[in-house]
Amino acid sequence: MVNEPNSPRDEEEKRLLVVLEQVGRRMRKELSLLGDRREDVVGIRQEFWDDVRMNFSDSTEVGETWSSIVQQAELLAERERSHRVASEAVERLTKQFDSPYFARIDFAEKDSGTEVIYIGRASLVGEDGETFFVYDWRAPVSSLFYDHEPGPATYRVPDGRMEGELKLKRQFVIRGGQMKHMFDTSETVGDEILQAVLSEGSDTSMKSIVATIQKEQNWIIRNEKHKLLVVQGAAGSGKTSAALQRIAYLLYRFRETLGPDQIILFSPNPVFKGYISRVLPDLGEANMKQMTFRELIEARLGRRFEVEDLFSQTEALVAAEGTAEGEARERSVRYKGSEHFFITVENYLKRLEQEGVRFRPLRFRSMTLVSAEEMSQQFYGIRAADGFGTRAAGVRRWLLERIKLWVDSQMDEQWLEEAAELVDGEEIQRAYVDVRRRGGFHDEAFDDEDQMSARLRRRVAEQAVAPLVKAVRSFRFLDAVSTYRELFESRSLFSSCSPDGVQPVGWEWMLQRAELTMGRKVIDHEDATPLMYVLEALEGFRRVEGDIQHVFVDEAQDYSPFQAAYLRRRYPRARLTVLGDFNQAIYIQSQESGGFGGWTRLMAPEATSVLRLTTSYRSTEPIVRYTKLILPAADAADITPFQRDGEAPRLFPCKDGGQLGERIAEDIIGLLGRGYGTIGVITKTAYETGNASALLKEQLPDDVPVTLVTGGSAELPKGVSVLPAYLAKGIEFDAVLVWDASLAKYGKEKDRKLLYTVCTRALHVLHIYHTGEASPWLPSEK
Ligand SMILES: Nc1ncnc2c1ncn2[C@@H]1O[C@H](COP(=O)(O)OP(=O)(O)OP(=O)(O)O)[C@@H](O)[C@H]1O
Repeated sequence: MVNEPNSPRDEEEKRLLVVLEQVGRRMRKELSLLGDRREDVVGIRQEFWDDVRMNFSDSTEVGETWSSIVQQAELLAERERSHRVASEAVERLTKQFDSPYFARIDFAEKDSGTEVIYIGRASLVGEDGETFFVYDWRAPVSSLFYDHEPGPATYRVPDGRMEGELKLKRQFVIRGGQMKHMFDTSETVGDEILQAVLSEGSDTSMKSIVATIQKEQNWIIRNEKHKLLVVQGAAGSGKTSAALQRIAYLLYRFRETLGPDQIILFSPNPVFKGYISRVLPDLGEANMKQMTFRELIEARLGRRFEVEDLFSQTEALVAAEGTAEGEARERSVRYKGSEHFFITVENYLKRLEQEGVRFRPLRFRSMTLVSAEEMSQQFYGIRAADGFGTRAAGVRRWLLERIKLWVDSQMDEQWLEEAAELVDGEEIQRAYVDVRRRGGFHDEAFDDEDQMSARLRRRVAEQAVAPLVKAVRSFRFLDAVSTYRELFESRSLFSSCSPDGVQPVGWEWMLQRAELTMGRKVIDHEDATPLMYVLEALEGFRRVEGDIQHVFVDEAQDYSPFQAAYLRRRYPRARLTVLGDFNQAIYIQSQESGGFGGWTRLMAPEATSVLRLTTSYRSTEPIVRYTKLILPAADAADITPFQRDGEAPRLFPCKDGGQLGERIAEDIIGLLGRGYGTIGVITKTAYETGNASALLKEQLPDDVPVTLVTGGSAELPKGVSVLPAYLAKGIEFDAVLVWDASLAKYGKEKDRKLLYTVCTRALHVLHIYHTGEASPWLPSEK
């Protein structure tokens, strides 16, 4: 296409060339710097030892040798640093050459001329240090692009708001330095480009959305006012995307004081962790810390107990469905994730300030050094107002002293003498060195032998009690398990702590279960966080991570009130960004807590903001319309599809599992042929996943890779992935093939959200297979 001379397109193309020339110039400079620095680094490394004066003849020379090594090492580190900076700059410039900017706004400040501003992923400043060829998308002025249509507009600056008029909004698609597309828009961010982006195939990792951030997403990204930001967003409404853009924004906005290691994101599972790990590096930022809640539990309880994880709990519940035992367990899981139980435990902790903390006696062989009663007296002898932490630390000090005194008292005891006689030569040697160091073995000393033997006995005694000392140091004398279990052992205690004086149905079963599991050092998942909470409370929450400034929690609807409260305690200084969708609450543990109750209670209302995202961007309009019908009408009312065409979801009844496998295999071949790069075959449980992948591997030709995604997988490959519903959380596929959405599998009310979550993973194609009767939650009309 030939452009009219001086047409807007012609003008923009000319300007693009000017910008690219700037990028090119900067690139040349950085490359030559990079070359010099690389040579520097290699040179210093090679000559490191040549330039260091090595002289060990006396202590002055050694000192000088040392300082020349330090000097040389510092020089090397400094050059390596600047080499790294230069290579990062080259990387950034390469991306800028590909696509230097994606938008232009013309803004007329009040009583001032019009400024033309180009917005890109990173800024580009001219050699004079003043001309801004491109502004970073996170700069204050760039928010005009995301927040306003042409007309009166304002944006925030450090000392207030800048007012004026937005005269023009223009969007560009530039790839490989070529202008592919350009248009003016009267919307906040033009739908045309968004549609084009959303129609692309999905990748195995998430993309950044800088060029098409929507107004309501921008509010989340740039919110600085609230300490707690809670986002309820429909499936595919961009919660995770907004969270990651927000992290990038915060790192830019507070670059002087905030580093990526001060931000933690809690993700639902290891697959998701890998899935999102590319977004920040793509934006030129280092990744934040990522964790799963499971890792916190493992770190705290994993060494002493065998702790069940959420996925195993889910599988166990499904396997026991329909049995009396299964029902009782499900009731227990529901209850322990409820607000009622959380308040009961909080009340119990208050009561423990007065009485009831259980202690483990300090025993050595068959001797009791300190009884549980003595510890209790000591603990409750310290003022309650000082808190559990001070009391526990007081008891710890006292116990360490008691151990020391006990060792002293044992010096002439038979057991010690016997043990000392059995020690090996090395120990004797050490005792000898010890006595010498303390001035023994001089001519006039006549009791050296006695001293040696006393030293030896002391060493043996100290070694014998070392495990006790270690246990005391790590507060093992506090018996959190018994203290927690006590709540289920005494009916009257439970009632007095319960907010309404009532015990849950199945309380006796919970007691028996606790005896059965905890007695064998096994912790059910539903007990893990409450137990960890009690344990930490008794120690005074000393494992805080005060340097963490921001905590992000994705899929927050799956957290129990205990988990929310625990995170708040663990990161006391952090601001919290919590994102979730109550329609995707798939775990029993969080179904009683009613969405976000556990979160919104964490901070004062004035420090809290609750935002909603209702437009669903992931799936085509027909898929969004269909999946809405899976939910109760009231819960789906707010969900709005973004206008994008596609084929209607389809249901495939099959006569048995074998036929289901065959038909899905055929379907996969067809979909791959149509160019869909990621296909997710989603089952309800991991148990089914194994069968499904085996069946598919049998049916499909060898050149079609089928990957079985398990709880431990951290990568999502291209091609066909077979995975259980709970591992598909948060991620997406071009095509989703639901494995057996039958009445038998998804027949209960509690399966409804799970089925919704599974179906909303689809971008372009949703095919639902079932044997027997279809799940009643699937809409009959398509
Ligand atoms: N403003 C946007 N521009 C372009 N793509 C977007 C935008 N917002 C969301 N998307 C795309 O929509 C899809 C869903 O986004 P995301 O995974 O962030 O949603 P979510 O709310 O976390 O979903 P879920 O709760 O279902 O896991 C992604 O492919 C994302 O890239």
